[in-house]
Amino acid sequence: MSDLVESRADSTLAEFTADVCRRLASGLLDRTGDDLRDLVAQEVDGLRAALSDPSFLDTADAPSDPPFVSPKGYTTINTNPVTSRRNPLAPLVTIEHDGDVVEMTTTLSLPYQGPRGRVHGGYAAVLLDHVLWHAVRSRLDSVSFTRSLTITYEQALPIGTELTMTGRVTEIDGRKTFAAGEIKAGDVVCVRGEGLWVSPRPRT
Ligand SMILES: CCCCCCCCCCCCCCCC(=O)SCCNC(=O)CCNC(=O)[C@H](O)C(C)(C)COP(=O)(O)OP(=O)(O)OC[C@H]1O[C@@H](n2cnc3c(N)ncnc32)[C@H](O)[C@@H]1OP(=O)(O)O
Repeated sequence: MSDLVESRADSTLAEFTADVCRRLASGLLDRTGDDLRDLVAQEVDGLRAALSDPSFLDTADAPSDPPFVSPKGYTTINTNPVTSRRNPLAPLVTIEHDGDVVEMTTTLSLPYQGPRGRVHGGYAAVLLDHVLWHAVRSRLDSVSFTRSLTITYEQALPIGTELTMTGRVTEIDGRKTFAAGEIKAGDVVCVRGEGLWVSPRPRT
């Protein structure tokens, strides 16, 4: 186990604060006037309570992304805009590996909206890039970077509905790894993606 760089209470406070930011980001887009004021006041009260009385967060989930010291000695904070619980830009996601298949679930709210009621196409690409990268990572010993990613939008991807992203490797050819996957809402495949991940050339 790596060394943690802050107390469990501070990691819990950080993730609680990120959750407050997530709720405010949504609230700013679906509330106005007094409704919005009520939400802001409630969240500010919660933050004040959490700061002044650490036991306020005793029933919160265990921190899922506490900063740690890497084996090379660097303080590492998970900044990822898809999976970090501590990054308010990231929605709440689950990720599971089942053999060669990686599955991720999330439900997106208004900050991710493009056309009314639909997820912004660029964010759909972010989700697919992420799940496919995980599928590739699980098959390689080395790091790799997205070289190309082709997205096909088959159907509207709905806001406010649980989405399932699935990714799998289709071919490995030296430094090149090809992967493909899709995003479903219920049983409907809404978005497909396929791409190439390349590991950097070994240093000579
Ligand atoms: C440690 C624990 C971790 C766990 C904790 C997680 C934390 C971490 C989370 C990170 C989560 C990230 C999730 C998303 C993944 C990103 O977001 S990655 C970021 C976005 N991508 C980038 O920044 C990549 C930018 N590009 C590059 O750096 C360089 O192009 C690359 C990828 C290193 C490749 O460079 P290169 O080696 O010079 O490439 P090149 O020789 O031109 O091409 C390599 C081969 O691919 C072929 N090729 C190139 N393009 C194509 C194409 N379109 N079709 C077919 N073949 C092609 C070439 O012909 C060549 O083939 P060979 O001649 O070798 O047979």
